[in-house]
Amino acid sequence: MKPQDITTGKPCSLWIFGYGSLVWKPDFKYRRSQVGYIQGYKRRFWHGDNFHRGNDELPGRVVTLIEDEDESTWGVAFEVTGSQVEESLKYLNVREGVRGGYVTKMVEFFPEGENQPSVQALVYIATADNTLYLGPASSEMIGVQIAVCRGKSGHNLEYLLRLAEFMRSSCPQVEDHHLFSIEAAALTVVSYVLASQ
Ligand SMILES: N[C@@H](CCC(=O)N[C@@H](CS)C(=O)NCC(=O)O)C(=O)O
Repeated sequence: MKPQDITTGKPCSLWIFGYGSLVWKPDFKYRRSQVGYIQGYKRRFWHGDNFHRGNDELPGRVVTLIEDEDESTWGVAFEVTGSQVEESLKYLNVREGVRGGYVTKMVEFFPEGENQPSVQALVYIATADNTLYLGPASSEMIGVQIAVCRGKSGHNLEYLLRLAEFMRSSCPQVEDHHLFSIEAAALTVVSYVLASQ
């Protein structure tokens, strides 16, 4: 028996908005995905990660959303339906919540393109009151931290470069100075290390 919406009898459907590793590694089954944005938030590498991309001694840096009414954040929304709803939430509760310190919120998602209606979407946000939160730092400091950290899901540099690559390939109209300045700083560190070998 597939879960159904009791009012319409249609299979349940939920949109999940990703703006960090979820844009390139959702790792759950979904019906369809859509590039787009949410308003009132900016993406910042201000969240610590002592599991996926770092450890307790050297926590990595991953992204979260910071409220800012003048900003918007681009990413990907994934529609899950039927049994995918429970499966995706069960998986993300561990990946994002238990291991990542993120909490959930509903936001309005605006698909890219003309005349596309907005939808409500679930988003995972790491708030400043959780123990892993690291807060603001210069792009250079964040770049160095990312260049030297790794965790159970891989190198923190991969996390950064795949997100930058997503933005360049899927959202070329967006100038994300925070993301690209950190990418440049991290690659400068890597180039120094390689040159010194
Ligand atoms: N919630 C954001 C960020 C998610 C994120 O990057 N979470 C980390 C947990 S700290 C993660 O899932 N990492 C998996 C990985 O790095 O491969 C998103 O929607 O993409």
